[in-house]
Amino acid sequence: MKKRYASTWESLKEHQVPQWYEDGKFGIFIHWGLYSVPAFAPQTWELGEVPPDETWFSNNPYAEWYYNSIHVGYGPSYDYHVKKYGKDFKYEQFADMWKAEKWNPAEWARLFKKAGAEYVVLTTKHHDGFCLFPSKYTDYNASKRGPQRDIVGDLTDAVRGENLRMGLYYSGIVDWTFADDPILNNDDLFHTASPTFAYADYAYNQSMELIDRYAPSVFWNDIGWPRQGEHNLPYLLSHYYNTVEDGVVNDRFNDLYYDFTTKEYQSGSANRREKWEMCRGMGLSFGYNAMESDDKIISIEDAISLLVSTVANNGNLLLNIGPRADGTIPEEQEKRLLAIGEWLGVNGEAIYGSRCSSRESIKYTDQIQVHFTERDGALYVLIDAKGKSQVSVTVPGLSGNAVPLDPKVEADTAKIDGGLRFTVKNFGDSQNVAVFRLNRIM
Ligand SMILES: C[C@@H]1N[C@H](CNC(=O)Cc2c[nH]c3ccccc23)[C@@H](O)[C@H](O)[C@@H]1O
Repeated sequence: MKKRYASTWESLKEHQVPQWYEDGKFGIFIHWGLYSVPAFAPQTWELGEVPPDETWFSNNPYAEWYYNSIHVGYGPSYDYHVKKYGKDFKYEQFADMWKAEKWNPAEWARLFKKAGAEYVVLTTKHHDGFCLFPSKYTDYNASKRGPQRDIVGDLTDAVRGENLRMGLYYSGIVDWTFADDPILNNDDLFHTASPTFAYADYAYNQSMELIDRYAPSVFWNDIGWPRQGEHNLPYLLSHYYNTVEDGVVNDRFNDLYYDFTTKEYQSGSANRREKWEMCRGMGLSFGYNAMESDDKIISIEDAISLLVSTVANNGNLLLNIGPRADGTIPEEQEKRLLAIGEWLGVNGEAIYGSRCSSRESIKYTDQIQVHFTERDGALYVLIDAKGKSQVSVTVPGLSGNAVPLDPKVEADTAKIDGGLRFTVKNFGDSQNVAVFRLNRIM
């Protein structure tokens, strides 16, 4: 019997994180929109590395922030815009330049499958207010302008065609078509953005149409929910769960409710007793930044290390791609997705469907860490030795027969000092993370 949720916080709090989200571990975030046309941002910092003040917002590395970055009237993006498009060129003009002429959603979905992702989250409306779906509430959308198609619907169909789950991102509290005072600090971002009741209703109505049209498995709201619309949330979220029984929502609804908490680069905190999700771009941006070449984005080893350390601590990794305006995915981004998929092809049994172990991760040095996951009565030992070709570590309190999952990993184990000593001589195809299965949990 399907549970019915009432539009009360008490009823919503009965919702459990569904097994697919606990098991899925790895998702692909996609930031695609008008900002993908200029595709420019300075490469400055990771979010959380510097305070979210004027320095951050006038040198914003997020290419999807291009509208605000040129709107502040100074800084690298403003200079770039004036030089390339001219001072009088309006951001809205990108709406007729974005053609997505080479876009093949089925190709994207095949790549995400090969990457070993279990879910996908696509921007439906970012802070610039441009909608990638045929919204009834604005003509500033991709079925009326630019691509002239239902981007959200076409990708949803392709992703589901590969048996992956489709999630939708919505910029709840910030929409620069309603309020576009230049944002130069977090107060502007969280509190004064889009202050009207009219906008709160707009956000509520668009969220309802997204739920009713696409039944997304993830409703990923960003930054916050319009304060004037907080009273709408119990109804919106109960409607969501009554429409999508195994749906999940994140923690960006003004700290009122969540299924999972979020980290973004260095921002946010994670507590391994709760389900959480780490999101980041491959470089410093979510939207495509044409300046971010192969050497400027996360290495394959670091991406795999991030996935392993996130999963071992009860998190999912939502790794972002920023496609080009024409619908192609930059080769350097595709390369990383395929490498993660290969690693998961060999070591996935320690990841998918696993749960974090009572054993906490052990940090031997900055380069050498050991993580643990458990699944079906087996304990997995994931030895991450960044940049090393060989490594020896003793894990205390372990005993039993440890078998590497990758047949090409050359390693042996010995019982010493009440622990198990792992000596890895060759990491095989597993980049810098060798995974062992112990059939008895000690
Ligand atoms: C996925 C990225 N999210 C950014 C907004 N992020 C934040 O406001 C920072 C943040 C980190 N953890 C949070 C928890 C609650 C609310 C905001 C955040 C957006 O500004 C970026 O453009 C991109 O879409």
